[in-house]
Amino acid sequence: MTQSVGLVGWRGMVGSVLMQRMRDENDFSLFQPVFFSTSNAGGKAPAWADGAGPLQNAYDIETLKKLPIIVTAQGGDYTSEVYPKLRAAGWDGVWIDAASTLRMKDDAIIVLDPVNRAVIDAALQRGVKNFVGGNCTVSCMLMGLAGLFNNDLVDWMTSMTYQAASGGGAQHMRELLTQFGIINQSVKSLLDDPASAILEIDRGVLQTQKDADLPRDHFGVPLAGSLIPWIDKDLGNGVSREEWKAEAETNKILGRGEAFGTEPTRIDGLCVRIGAMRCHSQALTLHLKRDVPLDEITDIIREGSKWAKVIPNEREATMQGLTPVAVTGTLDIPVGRLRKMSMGPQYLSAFTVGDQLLWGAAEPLRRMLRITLGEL
Ligand SMILES: NC(=O)C1=CN([C@@H]2O[C@H](COP(=O)(O)OP(=O)(O)OC[C@H]3O[C@@H](n4cnc5c(N)ncnc54)[C@H](OP(=O)(O)O)[C@@H]3O)[C@@H](O)[C@H]2O)C=CC1
Ligand SMILES: N[C@@H](CC(=O)OP(=O)(O)O)C(=O)O
Repeated sequence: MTQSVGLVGWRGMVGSVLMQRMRDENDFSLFQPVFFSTSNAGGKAPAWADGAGPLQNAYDIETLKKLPIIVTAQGGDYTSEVYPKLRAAGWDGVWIDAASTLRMKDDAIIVLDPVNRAVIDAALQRGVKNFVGGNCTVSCMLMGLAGLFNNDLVDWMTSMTYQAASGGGAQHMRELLTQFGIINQSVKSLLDDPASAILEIDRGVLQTQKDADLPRDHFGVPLAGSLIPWIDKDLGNGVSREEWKAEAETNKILGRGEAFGTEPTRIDGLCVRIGAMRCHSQALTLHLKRDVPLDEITDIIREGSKWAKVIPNEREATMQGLTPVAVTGTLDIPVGRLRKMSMGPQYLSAFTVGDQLLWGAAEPLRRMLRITLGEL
């Protein structure tokens, strides 16, 4: 008999991408889905889910308790509210979650199986029941550089990120596009006139960006035609929570660091929001443990995962293959701009791009569900 799997958050942005990937990969043939809702219990399951019953109440612990596996992309507030009650009620099932809430707990594993399958398998053997997707920049970076980390070549790394609007959620994407539209409209007549002065257009753009009426409820400031060098909470020590995740989560994913009785790999950097839609990009500086020739580095990265694609460090190849537009909607993680830096042969420069809704959010969860079902 096929197992039942509870699906919470399936219609949100991450959830929709997850559902699409699961349909693409025929995952629904492996289990009986039970769809939940926080807002529409009793409503209809999605039309594409043949034979699924009505939506169940996502806050009803007794109903949730009956399921051996629950996958949620509903968000951190939901996890904080429901997960402790469910465990307190004696639920012993597998909890697979996109939210960051439980990520750093001792009884949770951060899942990215092409990189840390051994860590996941060991946890399953120990009876661990909580599996959480990693932060999007961390997961996308590791999917590109798995070869270098797993060959223990990285001494330390800095990551300067260029993060897309989607990282904030659907409303942030809408706000970005609204801002672009309003700014464009504000200078449209000047733009349409080839004789108009560019500095006049520039003045008009700035005036609109600074206009208090420009929608900014979600980002807090204009993002269109600008950037925001702060993502997530202020930890009070000059570090943003997004920046803190890089070292903490990378080491946890790889099974390294104090919790594992080993030295953590030092990773630090600056996280910046830019006006891209759903791909996060990162400029990386790596200090390698030894001087490895560039052609070997290229092979190691290529062999690190089947999704890592090395882009030749040339202008045209970079412009065509190493951009958010080239990568959006694909599982490819291109890694390019690979070169030794002027500081010395152990200093490696790299640039990588990843769809933050795929490897950054939905795909590790989809694969963890398959692993739980014994199908991967
Ligand atoms: N956004 C991202 O880039 C990433 C997000 N995550 C995590 O995933 C979780 C969910 O994020 P995200 O998918 O962006 O959240 P969304 O806001 O898109 O969806 C969350 C929930 O909002 C409800 N909802 C209300 N109105 C709508 C609507 N018009 N359309 C769709 N859903 C609606 C749905 O719940 P219901 O059906 O019950 O009403 C839905 O499941 C968060 O914990 C986040 O941290 C993880 C990695 C990346
Ligand atoms: N904070 C990320 C998105 C995200 O949801 O991250 P996390 O899952 O670590 O909270 C961003 O804004 O780009």
